[in-house]
Amino acid sequence: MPSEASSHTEVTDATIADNEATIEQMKELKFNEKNLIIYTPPGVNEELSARFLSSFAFVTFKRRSPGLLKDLITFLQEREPEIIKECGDYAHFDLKRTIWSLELLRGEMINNDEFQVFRVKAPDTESWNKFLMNLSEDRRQWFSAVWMHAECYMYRRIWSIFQRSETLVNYDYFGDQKMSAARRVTPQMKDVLEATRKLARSKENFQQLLKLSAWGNRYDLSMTDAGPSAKIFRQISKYDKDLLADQSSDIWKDLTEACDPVYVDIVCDNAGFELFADLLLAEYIIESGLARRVRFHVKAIPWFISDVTHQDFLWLLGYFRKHCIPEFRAFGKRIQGYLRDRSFILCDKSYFWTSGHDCSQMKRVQPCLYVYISEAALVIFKGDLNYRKLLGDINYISTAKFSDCLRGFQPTSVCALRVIKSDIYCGLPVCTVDWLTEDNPDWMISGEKAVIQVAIKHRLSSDFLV
Ligand SMILES: O=P(O)(O)OC[C@H]1O[C@](O)(CO)[C@@H](O)[C@@H]1O
Repeated sequence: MPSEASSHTEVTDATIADNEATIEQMKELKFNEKNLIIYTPPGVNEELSARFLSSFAFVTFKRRSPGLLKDLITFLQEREPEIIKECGDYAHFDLKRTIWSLELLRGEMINNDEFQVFRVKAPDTESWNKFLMNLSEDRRQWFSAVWMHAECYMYRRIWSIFQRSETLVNYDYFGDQKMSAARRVTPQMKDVLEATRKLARSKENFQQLLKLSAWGNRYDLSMTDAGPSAKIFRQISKYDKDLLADQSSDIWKDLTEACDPVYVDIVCDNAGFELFADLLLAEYIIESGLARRVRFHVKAIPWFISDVTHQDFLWLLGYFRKHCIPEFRAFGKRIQGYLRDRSFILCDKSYFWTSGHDCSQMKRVQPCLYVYISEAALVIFKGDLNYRKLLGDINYISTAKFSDCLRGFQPTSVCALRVIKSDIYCGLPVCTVDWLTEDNPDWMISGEKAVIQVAIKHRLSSDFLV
């Protein structure tokens, strides 16, 4: 039996814990009231936003993104000696200022402050500021803005903080994570590489590689740092039950019927394993004669932690070229050969991919990019964020036709290979979302389901490009 003194302590501890929880709850309620947080989910065709309490966007700005900024600050503090070695002695002072600015940014997010215009000169500063100024007044704060706008703005703000210092201007603060994640999946890459050598031209092989590229999207560092299973390619059909929409057969048909010269564009997402899977798909497309050229679009600045930049693309190539495993070296050499003979093109930097604009605005804000993409017979959009960019973060009814949700964005046939990581969907069979949610209310952020969707645009060789 507890003594009188100890039971008194227990009561006091429990009361303190209760009080703390109540204070937290009151704070939350006050925050929600002050920031006009809505307790019902977004309506059909409304834009996603953190103002909806039950949304993943709300979780993002309440916890995930403040956590990300905190992790970045810790990383910079811990890595200071290595960073100084790489960027020079003065980086010590720049790091101090950078960390301080990152803390301020975190505070702005937590307080739901209004977005600020960018002051540091960069190629996209003017267009970003124009974009911000054009947002309606009630959509310019972290919790009131369209989710995609606010999330893109955060990554652009982080970059601009590093741009302010001379020593850190070219430093990729997510680079270490991307490189070590790629190194960690070396055994899986080796197995996949062996299993994909000399595949004959066939619909089945094409579909397998398309699926590998889709499932490769599961491994982004904003979600998990776990790698794929050892035999992912050999067992790819095991995942078919989790493909909620699979139009891979239509994509094959579209590509085999396309008029020469056939180009395929890939709007890349994550570095590491996903990029490796994209390279394999591209290699197959070239080797089987499905297209003459595959063009890769990557990010101009560090983005959503693990997105591929030019530097990451070239790093992976170098990793293969110099590896002790002969199969990797041969693969690296082949990719380099494709880049040399222009079967593969690593596209020039475009700041559209790191803007707040969705794809339906591309023709207006980046007409040259729109025309460029229109030259391709097929453009493949990889991943969750690109999917949100295609749909404009609109909460479509889940059965809405994928092509309708593109809202006029149809430079050519548009395909999406996406692992579902957020609460936005379209083109799904009736009741799918209801059934899945009944089973697991968080299925849409678990990365367990995926889609392969396409909006076909038939073109004759004599067609005008736009
Ligand atoms: O690399 P992806 O597939 O674009 O996903 C990036 C992450 O960004 C989000 O779209 C928003 O944070 C998540 O849903 C996802 O985890």
